[in-house]
Amino acid sequence: MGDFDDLNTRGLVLVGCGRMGGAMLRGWLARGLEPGAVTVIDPHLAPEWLDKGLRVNTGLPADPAVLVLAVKPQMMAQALGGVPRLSDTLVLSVAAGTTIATFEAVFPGAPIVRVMPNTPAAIGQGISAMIGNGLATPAHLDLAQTLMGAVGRVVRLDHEDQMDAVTGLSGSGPAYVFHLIEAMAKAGEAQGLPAALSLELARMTVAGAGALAVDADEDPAVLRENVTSPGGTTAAGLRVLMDPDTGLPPLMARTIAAATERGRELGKAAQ
Ligand SMILES: NC(=O)C1=CN([C@@H]2O[C@H](COP(=O)(O)OP(=O)(O)OC[C@H]3O[C@@H](n4cnc5c(N)ncnc54)[C@H](OP(=O)(O)O)[C@@H]3O)[C@@H](O)[C@H]2O)C=CC1
Ligand SMILES: O=C(O)[C@@H]1CCC=N1
Repeated sequence: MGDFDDLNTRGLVLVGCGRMGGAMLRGWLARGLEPGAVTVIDPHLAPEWLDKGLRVNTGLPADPAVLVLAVKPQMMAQALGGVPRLSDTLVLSVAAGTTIATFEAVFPGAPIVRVMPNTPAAIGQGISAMIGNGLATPAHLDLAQTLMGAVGRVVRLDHEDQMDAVTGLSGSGPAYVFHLIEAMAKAGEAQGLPAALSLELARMTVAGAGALAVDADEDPAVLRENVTSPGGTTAAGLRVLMDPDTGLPPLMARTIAAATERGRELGKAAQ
């Protein structure tokens, strides 16, 4: 029996197949979800999805195992208006901000799991945080774990109010890292390196350091110290980057605070 057997039998409905929904679907299909078991509802589905054997913008199965909601929070109310009443279906939302209570008002009596994934899910390298409502049984949480575990790691939250900070950190985080690559590449160019070489050095440095940070037993702080020779080049660079007033720590604190606050605002707007 495979992990996706129940999903392949009862079906999975994905509402919204854009950047995040598409990233998860790519991962699920690569790991054994059958295209014919997937119903995608998205009025402007990208052409790349049309020849994959998915059921597209058609009626929902009677009793799908899971309804995945991956539309923008601002579009959620409109998208939910088109979803018929479901009897025994897990509702799994990845929307930033939108609270479990908002979904409970739309799907009374339904098991609901709120998840915050990130786009590296597309290559099985995501990290998802999740929390369920009172009606989500261990079996429902296991189903959510199976889905999100197929595209990366999964952590479970103790309190829903942690979700906005998770969103500001790991949900939005890939964008910060991509911007770090852009900034490092530009800085290399400013020191005289050709653009393509500088980008390749920046990209692989971030990829390699990220992989080492996951693989190694040591803390990131120890890995940083391992690069830093006394009186050497790294120490000179880190004096700028770690400045408590103008360096990365206060900048990152403001960045994640702004993203977290935006999640809270989106949640209030959806109520
Ligand atoms: N992108 C990310 O890195 C992450 C996103 N999320 C969450 O995932 C959700 C989707 O974000 P993202 O993928 O970036 O957004 P996208 O706009 O890329 O994808 C949303 C998709 O839903 C479609 N859509 C719009 N209205 C409806 C509707 N009524 N019914 C069905 N589909 C509809 C959109 O079509 P159209 O473009 O034509 O409007 C689009 O294809 C958001 O709630 C976001 O908070 C969570 C974690 C990370
Ligand atoms: O930018 C956003 O609102 C979404 C949520 C996390 C990542 N992208």
